[in-house]
Amino acid sequence: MNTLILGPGAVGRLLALHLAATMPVTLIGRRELPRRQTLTTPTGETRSHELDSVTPATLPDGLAGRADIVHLTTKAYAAEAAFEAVAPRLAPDTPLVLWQNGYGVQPRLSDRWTGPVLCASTTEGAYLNGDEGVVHAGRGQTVIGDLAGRHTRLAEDIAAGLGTAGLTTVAVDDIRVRLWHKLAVNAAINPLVARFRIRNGQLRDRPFRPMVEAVIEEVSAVMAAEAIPAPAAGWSAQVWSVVSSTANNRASMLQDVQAGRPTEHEAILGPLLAAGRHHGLATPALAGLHARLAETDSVSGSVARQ
Ligand SMILES: NC(=O)C1=CN([C@@H]2O[C@H](COP(=O)(O)OP(=O)(O)OC[C@H]3O[C@@H](n4cnc5c(N)ncnc54)[C@H](OP(=O)(O)O)[C@@H]3O)[C@@H](O)[C@H]2O)C=CC1
Ligand SMILES: CC(C)(CO)C(=O)C(=O)O
Repeated sequence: MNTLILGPGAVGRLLALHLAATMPVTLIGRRELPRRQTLTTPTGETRSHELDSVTPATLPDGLAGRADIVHLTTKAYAAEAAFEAVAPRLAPDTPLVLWQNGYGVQPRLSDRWTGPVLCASTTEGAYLNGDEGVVHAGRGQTVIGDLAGRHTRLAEDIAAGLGTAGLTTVAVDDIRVRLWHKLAVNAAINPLVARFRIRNGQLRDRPFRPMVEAVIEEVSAVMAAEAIPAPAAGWSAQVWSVVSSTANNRASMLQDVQAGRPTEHEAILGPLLAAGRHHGLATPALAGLHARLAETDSVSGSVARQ
């Protein structure tokens, strides 16, 4: 199973360092990385592997053409450009797995790519340790499936391969709902903590609590209009439960803002705003957060993108 991992960041290297024990893996990034990469496990052990690392320019045509699978692990805003740089050299039936948060690149690439497109949603937690490795901060679970439910067997095979490699993964037939559920929770937490530079748990206090409630109200209305079933406990309980269980976290969007990187606000808030417009729903809280993050990105993100 010849595996290409496009986007050698935290998730990309987490995958690579798990899969490399069972199959040939090549990382494709904007620059080449040191061959020796180290995984620090959640219990603090370290495991190193030699990994091939190339750029689209140095990716051999032969290797691209015989890839059995491509995992696309960039941030959402970078995914399509990254894929376009290698897609013409892949066999047209190469399976593609999208690991992005939010819901934007998933329907677009599912429409455009000629091969099977699977979407993964993960609660694994990882961050980079410089160019040399990745820290697996917390174990989670990954679900995988395709939007049209046409590639169930393939999803099961990929899930089994990831499971054998040590990443608990389940094939599901409702990946669209799973992606929207994660997006809903992210929409209620990430933009506010990024805007106010606070940890997740501080959302429980004034003046933030009513802001979260306002977002949850808009998100609930959009989800109902989109016929996305609410979690068993309801949206409010779901969001507050994640806030409590991640109280001490600096959410990913806050980390991006603090590091001057672009945020994934478009992938998370964009689909909610578009669905709100489509159904004639007012979403002023979501729109305000989106505008604010777009402004932050245009100041700091433009520098980070270069
Ligand atoms: N990290 C985590 O714990 C989790 C992340 N996710 C989601 O997974 C996705 C990836 O996140 P994460 O791994 O943290 O992000 P990172 O920023 O760590 O990694 C993204 C990688 O993509 C690379 N990249 C950007 N543009 C290109 C390109 N054109 N070609 C090739 N590579 C490119 C970046 O390289 P460069 O260094 O050059 O910018 C970087 O190595 C996101 O959607 C995130 O929301 C979901 C759950 C958990
Ligand atoms: C659930 C949450 C908000 C936890 O911090 C997250 O997924 C993130 O940081 O992106």
